[in-house]
Amino acid sequence: MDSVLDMGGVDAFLARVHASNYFEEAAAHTLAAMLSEVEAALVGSVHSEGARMARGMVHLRPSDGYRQLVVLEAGAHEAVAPEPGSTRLPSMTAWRLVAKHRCAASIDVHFGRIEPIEPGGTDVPQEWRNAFGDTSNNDKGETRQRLLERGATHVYVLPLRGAGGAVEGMISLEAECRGAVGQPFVWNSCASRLRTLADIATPHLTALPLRPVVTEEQDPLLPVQGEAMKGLVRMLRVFALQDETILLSGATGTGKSRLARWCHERSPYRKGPFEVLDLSTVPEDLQLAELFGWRKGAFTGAARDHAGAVERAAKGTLFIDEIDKLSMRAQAGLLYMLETRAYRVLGDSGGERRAQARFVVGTNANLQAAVRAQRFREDLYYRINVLPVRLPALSERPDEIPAWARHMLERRHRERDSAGSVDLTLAAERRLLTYVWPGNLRQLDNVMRRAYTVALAEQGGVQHSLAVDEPHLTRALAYEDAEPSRSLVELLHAAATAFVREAERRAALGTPLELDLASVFPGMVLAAATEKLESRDEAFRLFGRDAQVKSRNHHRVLRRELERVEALFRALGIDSGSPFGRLLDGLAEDG
Ligand SMILES: Nc1ncnc2c1ncn2[C@@H]1O[C@H](COP(=O)(O)OP(=O)(O)OP(=O)(O)O)[C@@H](O)[C@H]1O
Repeated sequence: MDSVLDMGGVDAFLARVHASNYFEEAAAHTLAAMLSEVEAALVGSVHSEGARMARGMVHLRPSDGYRQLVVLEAGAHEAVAPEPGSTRLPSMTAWRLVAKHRCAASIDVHFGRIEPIEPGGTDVPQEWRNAFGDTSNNDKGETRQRLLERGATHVYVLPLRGAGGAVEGMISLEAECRGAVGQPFVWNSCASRLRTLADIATPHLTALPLRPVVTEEQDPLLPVQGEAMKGLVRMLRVFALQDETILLSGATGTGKSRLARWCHERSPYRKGPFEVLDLSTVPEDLQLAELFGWRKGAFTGAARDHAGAVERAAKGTLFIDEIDKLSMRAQAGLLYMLETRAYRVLGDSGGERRAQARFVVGTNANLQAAVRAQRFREDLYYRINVLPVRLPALSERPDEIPAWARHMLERRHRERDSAGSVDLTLAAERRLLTYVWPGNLRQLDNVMRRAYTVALAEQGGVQHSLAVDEPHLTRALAYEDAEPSRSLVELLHAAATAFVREAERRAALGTPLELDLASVFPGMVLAAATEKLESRDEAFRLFGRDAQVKSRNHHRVLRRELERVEALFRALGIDSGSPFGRLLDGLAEDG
């Protein structure tokens, strides 16, 4: 077996990865090259007989959650997302250590030993000793158990280091070699080659999109799924079937509670109850009581026994929302329960009870920052951060906005006329696409409800078919704009951040976003003012541009600014153009 990196193989490998259109393709090339590197190292080693490379796995996991996960079985051509029911997940313990120390590591599965592989490194930090086999750590030995079950004896894990050295994910390679249990495997002899392959592949692995997923039927619990969500859903199907805690993070209104129920419905616990404990509604001193329940007389006001959320969720799922609101005392109680699966009812003199629920946890806070600020226990964070998923904000999945708006309208219309139809005009759709949606799906739902009512009233009541047009939306949105929820400075900052995020995404794909395109703001302001005041002249006067109005120069100025806006929309691939397209057409007609 030849090494991939010998005989000019680097160029061929680079070309293959470079030519990949999707994450899965680049991952398959990378894993295949790595598996053959290890196989080449095995030839001539004492383990050449009786050793076999079983599989490789890539998981992308920037600090806020899983993005992508694929597995390549040795000998297969395609890297695939694990099927629901698969237990082929990377080790949580390995990930934590590798991400923190940014170095590769080898695992001896039978002995439960994980050791860092650092060029020139000698000492094994205390933190690594027994971390892998220790059943009291966050892995609870579960991934080790899974590795044992699938026959893996030696595992090599290495970080994917992105720009600035940040660890963006991990590659795991699994070997079966019973003869080498307790001995160093061949990892040391191919470590630097594996590192080279990882370094070549990382920019592609972190930037490429997932192969688009063809979804056959509509999912009633998640009826709209854009490309970003389809990727997440693919992973969540696997996560739903595990026993470990799922952590759903994301801004308010992104759909975390709905997704928690979705996970429940696709889990082995689906026949049991789905309970929600929203900590934002529970005073700190009652949090433990609400979680674990109480016996009559446990505290002043405890007039009768009360089953806690953990008990009510037995054999089902407990969704603990707004976990960041948990007091330090309740954090200790929850950690104990998650580690031991045992808890005590307040005021109960009997023994401990067994927690039989599956846990899903939600937050719209940055838990890592809370850990840094010592408001959230680090050990609890690691315990709940086993299967983390971040729900993107609506502005990060604009491809979903029109479909959600239609879905929300149709749901409403069907309540009144089960066979009726409701349409959203193209102009209305454009209007939706330019709004920021700080309240995400919840806000969109509220706005669509209002727009529907406005359209209905204008039409004089329910009719079989109804069209919701841009003016209906503008009136519905007027209520939103009246809300002093976010200041102009905050909104501008949010827009700038969104621009930077998009620029980063495009830079990684090799299609940079020009900074010049950020100069659309004056055009958008002038266009919005022209629409609101229904007069170009008034709009210019509002901003002290009387001179331009007098010299009739303002047509040209507005046209130039609006062309910039259109250029941004085109660069963003929004084919329908900006919502100000009509204004621009009007200017062209006016000469
Ligand atoms: N799958 C869905 N189907 C239909 N509507 C949805 C769905 N997901 C979200 N929504 C809409 O968005 C609203 C907010 O969803 P949800 O309560 O799940 O968000 P959240 O992220 O948990 O919010 P918060 O952080 O404020 O608790 C829902 O009330 C509903 O109007």
